Amino acid sequence: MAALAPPVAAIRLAVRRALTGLPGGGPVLVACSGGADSLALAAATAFVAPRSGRRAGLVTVDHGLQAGSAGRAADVARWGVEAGLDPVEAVPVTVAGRPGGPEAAARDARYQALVDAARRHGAAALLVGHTRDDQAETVLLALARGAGPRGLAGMPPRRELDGVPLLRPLLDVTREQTRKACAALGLTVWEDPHNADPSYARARVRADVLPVLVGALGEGVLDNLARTARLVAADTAALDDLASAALAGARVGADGLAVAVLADLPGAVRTRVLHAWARELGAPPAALSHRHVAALDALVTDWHGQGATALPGGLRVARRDGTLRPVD
Ligand SMILES: Nc1ncnc2c1ncn2[C@@H]1O[C@H](COP(=O)(O)OP(=O)(O)OP(=O)(O)O)[C@@H](O)[C@H]1O
Repeated sequence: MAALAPPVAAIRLAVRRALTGLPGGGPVLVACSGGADSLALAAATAFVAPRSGRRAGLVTVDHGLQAGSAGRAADVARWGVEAGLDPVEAVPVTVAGRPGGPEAAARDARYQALVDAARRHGAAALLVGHTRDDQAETVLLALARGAGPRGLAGMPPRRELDGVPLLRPLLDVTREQTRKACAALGLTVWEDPHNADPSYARARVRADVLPVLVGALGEGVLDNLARTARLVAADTAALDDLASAALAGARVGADGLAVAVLADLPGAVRTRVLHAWARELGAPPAALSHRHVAALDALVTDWHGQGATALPGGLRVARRDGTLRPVD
């Protein structure tokens, strides 16, 4: 018997770890573009899941944005069936007419289709193929736009997406390993032209920035960026827990917050409380910026009788009688 190629073994191990202890008896669904990362993930899941008593399926989304995209989706689905995955679906989506730029609109449509498929099949989890390299790119892009800790924490290995557990088993696996695994398994990889399109910031980071960083600072830089994300994620989770307890302690009535309680909190906790509260009031998260939170914070820490603060979603918050409240 031929020896198992080390990248294939490493990816199977990563998937086995991600599936260990996963609650729910439903199948796991791999979101597969046909690119090296998600193809290697799907191949490993097809091997590992049945051996741990679980069914594994595949969903590929056709964004309809490139000539031949339906054929690509059909090819990926056909491979999924041959690999023993079940259920297998190729889902067409409509990207036009969604808010945000083309990249954001495609992501939005894709995740909606993936979550719908996961619900339809009662899936225990949805698996996506982000690698250590994607994480390093995410952290660099976050640094470059001046993101706070939430952005620097990068992508979590596990989170809930509209009630569906979303897992990223390959965050410690490199892109080189996924490519080598696909080659070792004889899989034909689809090259997404967007990945090489310099009009996308991520593609420029991938093609131009990271190679320069690695050339100047050494290979370790990619692991180090990913480690920074893990460290910041742990601190952020702890601060989020403190903030959620502080939010409960600051409540006044159904929709108010006591200024005196807020004023006693450390700034890092208070701004999280205000952010969480603004979301609870109905401010759309994507539109809620640090400037909005700073304006809310000023009602507590820089109070000089200023008027109501406007938040996205047409909300207004005012300070009255020592309490922050939404007003008309
Ligand atoms: N068209 C698609 N259909 C299903 N899942 C997708 C699709 N595009 C992306 N995904 C999922 O989202 C993950 C991240 O996609 P993205 O395009 O950001 O990264 P990538 O590194 O190019 O991944 P890949 O090499 O798998 O295409 C993929 O690994 C895959 O799990």
